[in-house]
Amino acid sequence: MIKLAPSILSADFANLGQDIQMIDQAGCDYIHIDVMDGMFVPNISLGVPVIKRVREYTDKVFDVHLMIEEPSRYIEAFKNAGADIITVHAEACKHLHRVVSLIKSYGIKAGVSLNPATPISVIEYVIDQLDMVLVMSVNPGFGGQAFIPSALHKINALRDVICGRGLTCDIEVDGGVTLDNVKSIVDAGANVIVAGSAIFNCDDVEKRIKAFRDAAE
Ligand SMILES: O=C(CO)[C@@H](O)[C@H](O)COP(=O)(O)O
Ligand SMILES: [Fe+2]
Repeated sequence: MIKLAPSILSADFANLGQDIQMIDQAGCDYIHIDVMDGMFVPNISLGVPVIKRVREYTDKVFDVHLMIEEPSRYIEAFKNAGADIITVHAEACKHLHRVVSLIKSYGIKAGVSLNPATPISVIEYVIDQLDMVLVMSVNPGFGGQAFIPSALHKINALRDVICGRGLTCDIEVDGGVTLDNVKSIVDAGANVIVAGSAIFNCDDVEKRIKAFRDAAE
C-alpha cells in the first residue's frame, strides 16, 4: 500500500488549519511537516507551537521531517506537540544511533533521512532500528525544486538492502515528486510519497490526491 504525505510547506500558512483539514478530507494518509532551523538548511519554516496548534485540526499521522542540527535537543518537544513519526537527518546527528533510540523511547516511529549526496552505507548499522528511511530527491530547504534522478537508483539499492536483510521499514521519498514521476519512484521501491507543490498548487486538491494514488498504484 502506498501512503501519500502532502507537505504543508506548500500550504497557505495564513490558513494552515483549514489547509490541513482540506488534505485530511481529500484522503491523504500522512501530514508531512517540514521543520527547518536556518542552520542545517538555508531556510526557517515552523516549529513546536505551530505543530501543537494544528494537531487540533486532524487525527492523521503527523510525519515530522526535522531539518535541524542535533535534533536530539528537541525530540521530546516534538513528540509532545503531536508527532507520530520523527525523521532526523543522518548528516545532522553526531550520534545517530542515540537519537534513533531516543525517538523510539517515546513510543513513536523513527526515520532517518539522507541528502542526495549521502550514501545509504551511513545507515548500515541503524537501519534495523528504523521504521522509515527518507530518501531526499532534492537538496533540503525549499519546496518546488526539480527531482534529482539519481534518487531512483538510491531507492532501488535501499529496497534491496531492506529485503535482503528481511526488514520491514518504509521508504519515503521527498522532493520534486509529480504526477509524471511518481510511478517510477514507486517502481523503484518507495512506499511513502511526499508531495508539496504538486498537491497544493492546483484547483482541486481532492482530485489531485486521487490522481496521485492512481498514478502511484
Ligand atoms: O523537505 C522538503 C524540502 O526540504 C520537502 O518536504 C518539500 O516541502 C517538498 O516540496 P515539493 O518538492 O514536493 O514541492
Ligand atoms: Fe520534507
